Amino acid sequence: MHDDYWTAPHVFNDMKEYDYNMYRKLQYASLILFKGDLNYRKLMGEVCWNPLTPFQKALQGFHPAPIIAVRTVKSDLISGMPKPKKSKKKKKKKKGKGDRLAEITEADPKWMETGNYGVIQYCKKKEKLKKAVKPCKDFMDDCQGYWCPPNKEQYS
Ligand SMILES: O=P(O)(O)OC[C@@]1(O)O[C@H](CO)[C@@H](O)[C@@H]1O
Repeated sequence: MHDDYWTAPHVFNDMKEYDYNMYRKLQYASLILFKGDLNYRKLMGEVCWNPLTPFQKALQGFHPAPIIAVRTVKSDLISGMPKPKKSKKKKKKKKGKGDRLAEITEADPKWMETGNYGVIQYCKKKEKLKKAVKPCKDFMDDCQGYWCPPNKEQYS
């Protein structure tokens, strides 16, 4: 979807405030696929989260539609990382994803900057489309139902 917002200096959880109509248009999507490190940083609000913070929480209310983020990790900011398994019997414990992450971090402390690793993350949360509080400034009466399905509530 073409829009100036993608290249504006705003993180995505600010979209409702700076471009209400853009957020609303995205709410008609079944799924939004974000690609790349820069978009991932904007999804995270450029916040250096504890990496164990759930991906959904790090989106800080940006839920126009379910989201998939596909990202080559190139900057020191991430969320949704798995915890290592806790077990007193270290030798017997089965390794989980969190243990693999701990191994990677130990072997390559700069793993988040090399671009050698990637993540694909999913958040199913979707904010319910509310009755419009402002008219659609992009289409108004000329709406052809191309971007937005013909929808009376847009003009109420
Ligand atoms: O993964 P890719 O497609 O090579 O790069 C994705 C990207 O977001 O990462 C850089 C920021 O780290 C940007 O310059 C670039 O657009």
